Amino acid sequence: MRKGEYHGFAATETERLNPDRPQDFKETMNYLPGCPIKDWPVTEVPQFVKDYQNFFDTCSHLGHRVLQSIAAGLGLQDIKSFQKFHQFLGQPGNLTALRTLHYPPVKVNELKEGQLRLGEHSDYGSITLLFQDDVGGLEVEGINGEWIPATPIPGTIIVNVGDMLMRMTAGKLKSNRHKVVVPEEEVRRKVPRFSAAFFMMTDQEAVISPLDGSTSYAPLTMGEYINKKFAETY
Ligand SMILES: O=C(O)CCC(=O)C(=O)O
Ligand SMILES: [Fe+2]
Repeated sequence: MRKGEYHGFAATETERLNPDRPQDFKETMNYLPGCPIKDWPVTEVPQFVKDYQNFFDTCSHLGHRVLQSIAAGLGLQDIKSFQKFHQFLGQPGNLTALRTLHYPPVKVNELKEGQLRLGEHSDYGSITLLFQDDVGGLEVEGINGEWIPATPIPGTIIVNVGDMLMRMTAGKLKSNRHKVVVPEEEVRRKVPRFSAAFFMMTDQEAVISPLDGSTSYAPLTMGEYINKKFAETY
């Protein structure tokens, strides 16, 4: 990932999702439709772009269905209420991204003081679809600040509420913090962990405020918010 860009490869210890901790012990590949082919390992993996794009499309379709279910669950008149904020999904004007993550094995004493596989953070967009393997380590913050393991369940997808959905719902749905810790036991630290996250973002220029007309959250665009976040975390 080059500065100011949102796609491509980011090496271990590049991003710091919690700015108060050392850089995350993870590496990532961020895919946005239409980003330059030269940035992908297409010689080594010829089907790379096709497979990422197919998976991106499947996730977009599912993401819209999940947002409709959330709208129905909230009792909104129009179950497509959230759709209009994602008009440019998969096109310029919207930074929805498919990110694959690799958490390398961790050797004894390799980590810095306070370093995690992934620091505490909430996701920035509307929702995230998260696919994890069976290694574990993901923990989610509960309402009393306690950390609850999100133990992997085969065949399931985790849906995170992002900051923009929290704003749209006037805080009814919370974008709670999560992190990925390194297992305590030596045998499990030696195992790499893999996950994939589909970050569904609202359109860069769409102004997001609570749909109920309340003023609990000031109007904000995804573009303004993401620039602030990237400045803090890279
Ligand atoms: O790897 C995971 O399970 C979590 C990833 C995550 O929270 C993120 O990339 O925002
Ligand atoms: Fe996250």
